[in-house]
Amino acid sequence: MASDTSGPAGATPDPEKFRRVPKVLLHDHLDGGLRPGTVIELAEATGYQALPTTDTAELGRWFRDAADSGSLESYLETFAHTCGVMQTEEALVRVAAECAEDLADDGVVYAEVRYAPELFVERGLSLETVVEAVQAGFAEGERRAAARGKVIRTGTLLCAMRQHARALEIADLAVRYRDAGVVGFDIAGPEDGFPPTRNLDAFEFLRTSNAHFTIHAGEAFGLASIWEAIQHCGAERLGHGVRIIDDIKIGDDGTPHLGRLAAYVRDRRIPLEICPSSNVQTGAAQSIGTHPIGLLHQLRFRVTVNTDNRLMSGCTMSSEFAALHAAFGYGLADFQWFTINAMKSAFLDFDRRLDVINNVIKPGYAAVL
Ligand SMILES: O=c1[nH]cnc2c1ncn2[C@@H]1O[C@H](CO)[C@@H](O)[C@H]1O
Ligand SMILES: [Zn+2]
Repeated sequence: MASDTSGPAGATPDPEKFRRVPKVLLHDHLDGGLRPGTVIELAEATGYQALPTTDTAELGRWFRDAADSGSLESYLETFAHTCGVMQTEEALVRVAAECAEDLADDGVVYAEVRYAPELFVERGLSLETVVEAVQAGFAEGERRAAARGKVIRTGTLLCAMRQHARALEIADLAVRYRDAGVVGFDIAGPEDGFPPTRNLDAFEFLRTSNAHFTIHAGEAFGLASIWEAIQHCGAERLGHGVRIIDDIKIGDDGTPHLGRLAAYVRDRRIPLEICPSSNVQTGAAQSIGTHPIGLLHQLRFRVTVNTDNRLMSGCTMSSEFAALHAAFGYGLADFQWFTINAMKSAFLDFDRRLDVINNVIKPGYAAVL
């Protein structure tokens, strides 16, 4: 599987090589993907005065260094600055438009981008205005990208913050906007101390509304969080889910043995939204080379590759692919597998998923394989 690339495993290949193949992104935070220059310009335009620096390169480095903290809680502190500059409609439109453009330029053909509307109401915007501004921004970004010959489709996931108690309200918002580009729901924020079952009312509402949701679980807390997310809440996908590795034991002869939860996740083909660089920054993995994705891919879990927060990790989909190639020797066949896994797992109509798989992803890889 790992033979068909450009360069030996261990060398760091040019992310450019991975830019031309079609990619699908299921886990990317809108407020974790701003261009550093945009953060600075929006701070100036909106009177936000708490940025650590107003030099673009320095600010990019600051986000990466501050997020490189070894804990999810300190990693999340960096979002005060991105959310701080996203409190006006104009700012939200701009950030969403640039997000769609940046992803399209990186060769992403379908993206689900998530954010928590409740974080953008500090200056009086309503939740509805926030959602409408973000949707307008994505539409604009898709138009601009298409004008340059880059076709991307986007869907939005609305997050509720685990430490606030607004999940039902945000779930209701997601359902109200489901015909306007919102394709699902998620809970984000600190995991330890905030189990997914705190939001059971929201998940029950979503299930009875036939709506889709994923849950951040198995990142900063272990198997109990994953189990609750799937078996009590009914999550269709797992945000990260890497700690499922704790339920896989390697025997003395090297044979992997799956516990009942790991077997369930694999048997039911529950998608894992894996974000390698982010996991190294928050301490969920020691390094890319030792990241559980190696074993999970080998065992054929429904693994997908994602960026999480492009600003905080200084990454793109292409650079995540390049890092995985360097660490595990993955080739284009593996990247096609991750990409089709992701498209199969998208919260988009079945017909449209098939269309992207058959008419975009497969021909795209066939052209370079
Ligand atoms: O990896 C993560 N785990 C949990 N929460 C996260 C992660 N990355 C970002 N956010 C949180 O999600 C909010 C909505 O986009 C962000 O504001 C951030 O607080
Ligand atoms: Zn995330």
